[in-house]
Amino acid sequence: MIEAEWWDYEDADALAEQLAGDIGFIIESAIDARNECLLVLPGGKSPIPVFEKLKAQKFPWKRVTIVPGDDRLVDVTDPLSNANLLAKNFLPLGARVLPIASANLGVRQAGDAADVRLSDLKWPPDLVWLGMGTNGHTASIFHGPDYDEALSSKKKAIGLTPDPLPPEAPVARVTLTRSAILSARSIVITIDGDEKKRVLEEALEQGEASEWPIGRVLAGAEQSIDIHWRQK
Ligand SMILES: O=C1O[C@H](COP(=O)(O)O)[C@@H](O)[C@H](O)[C@H]1O
Repeated sequence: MIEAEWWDYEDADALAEQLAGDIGFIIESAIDARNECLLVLPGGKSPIPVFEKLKAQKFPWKRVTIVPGDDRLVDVTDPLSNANLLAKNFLPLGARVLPIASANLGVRQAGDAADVRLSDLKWPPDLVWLGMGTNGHTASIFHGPDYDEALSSKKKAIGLTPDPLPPEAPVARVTLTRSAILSARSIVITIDGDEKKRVLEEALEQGEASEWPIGRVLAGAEQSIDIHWRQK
């Protein structure tokens, strides 16, 4: 059984208010302790209300580096690009937003390039914030030919082709590996709706034996995990 603390909300606004405050605390503590902060943030649609609240807070954003925890192998100008979403939100504040996807490379090379970029950063991240799909994927750790490597590799990132390809973004990916995720100083997960709640509860219960990728990823986590869930 993976230990985690659940925080439940009735709507997206309440979740966003609380989580933006928590992330603000992480940013301030990191800057106080190390004069810089490294955040690994998710893409997709659900983080957007939290980004809005976070952007409204005053920090020395120039000391904050933000990388996507996964990205789709598309051009950074493509609406599917997680780096695009992060850049639109946080570059205007002065934060450093570092893309990890290389659309012009094959999957393996793109993974190697992402790993090199992440290895240039001062590791570990102060926060890895994860989303989750209804199929239990987190970051871009999906079932498919690269699943075992994502779970066992000591690299920070790899390239991965989901099988089946997810209909909302049917493209190959780069993703942080399980070991990179578990190296974070803190881990936060955001999900919405009853279906994702059921999947995540089951995955946490099953851990290493889970069919759900997020169960395999979080098995062995030693840091506290906060799960923020809201109704849909
Ligand atoms: O493909 C992805 O989906 C997950 C979940 O997105 P959500 O909008 O359903 O929360 C996301 O965490 C990941 O970064 C993204 O690439």
